[in-house]
Amino acid sequence: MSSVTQLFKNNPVNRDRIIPLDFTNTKTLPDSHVWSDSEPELEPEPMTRAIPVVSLSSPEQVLLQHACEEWGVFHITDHGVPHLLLQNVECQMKRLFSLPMHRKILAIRSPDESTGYGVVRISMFYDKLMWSEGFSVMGSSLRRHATLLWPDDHTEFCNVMEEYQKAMEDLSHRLVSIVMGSLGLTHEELRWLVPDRTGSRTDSIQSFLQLNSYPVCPDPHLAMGLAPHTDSSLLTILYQGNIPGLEIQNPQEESRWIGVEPIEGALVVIMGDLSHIISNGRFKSTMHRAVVNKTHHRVSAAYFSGPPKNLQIGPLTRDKDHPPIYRRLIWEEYLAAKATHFNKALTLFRC
Ligand SMILES: O=C(O)CCC(=O)C(=O)O
Ligand SMILES: [Fe+2]
Repeated sequence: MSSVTQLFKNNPVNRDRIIPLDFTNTKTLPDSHVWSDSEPELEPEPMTRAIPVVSLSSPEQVLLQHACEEWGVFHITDHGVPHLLLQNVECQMKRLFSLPMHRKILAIRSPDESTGYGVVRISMFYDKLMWSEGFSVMGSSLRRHATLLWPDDHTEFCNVMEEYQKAMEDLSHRLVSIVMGSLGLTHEELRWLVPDRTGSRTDSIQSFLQLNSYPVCPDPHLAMGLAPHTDSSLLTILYQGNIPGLEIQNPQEESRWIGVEPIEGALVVIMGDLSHIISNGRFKSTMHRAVVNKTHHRVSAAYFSGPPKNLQIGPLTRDKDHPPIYRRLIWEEYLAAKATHFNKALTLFRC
């Protein structure tokens, strides 16, 4: 019996918590996917334009600090990731998610796995289902799952995704150095947080690539692409093409949302819970979500940058006036808490 067949045998009632809806064959929103009956409270466009844009060719320290402390989200330009690579990633994501369901299901992620095709992981924390599907990649899982999807034709997909992961790894190291350097982390502490690829502990690094797909939706105001959450990572680098959908909670008023409109050629950086802990609460780990639309299939690629999983971390504060507000913890311990307590995990580690 195949592992997927076994899975359905063991979880007959949870099928829709494992396999996304076949969106291409769904012309009206099923009740399982209806979230609300009101228009989202969106801030007008000027707020969108206020989200900082940081050029990595000469990052301005003051702007960067403002971006991390007041927003927790910012655009980066001059990041050095080739435009062609971004286009190829988008093209391969569309190729993957356009496969018929009976093919995508061959790479299904079972509940005890972290890689492969399926519903977004945070689905289990919500009663309603999301209007999205995902493909999670970590290490050697890429080739294993791609071979299941395209037995004779997976080389291009794998090459593009491997090149992208490498580009994201280099870029995230640069970003972590710049951002954490602004907190006064020493060279040694930085190397510990983001060891280079040649280091001996790279196999245990918890970085992760998540490909998201938000199909065209018959009733976008009633649906949810990706429910509100914070990322557990040190930081997340998001490629969202040119279709809007990402929204962040207004830092001044939590019930309102601000659209992060795509900027041609830019990537989005989202500060994660781990940066919030290390910075002793100075850097924001901003709540964000993705909404869907009626006309365009939107795809996004989120690269979650994390340290080695057995790393002990805690607030870096050398300032007596600001004692630690979080206790020290093992990174893996935090991931486990997040997997159980989701958006309440941070509060469990408060001093
Ligand atoms: O697709 C997006 O815009 C957001 C993705 C995201 O927040 C995530 O994958 O954690
Ligand atoms: Fe996220």
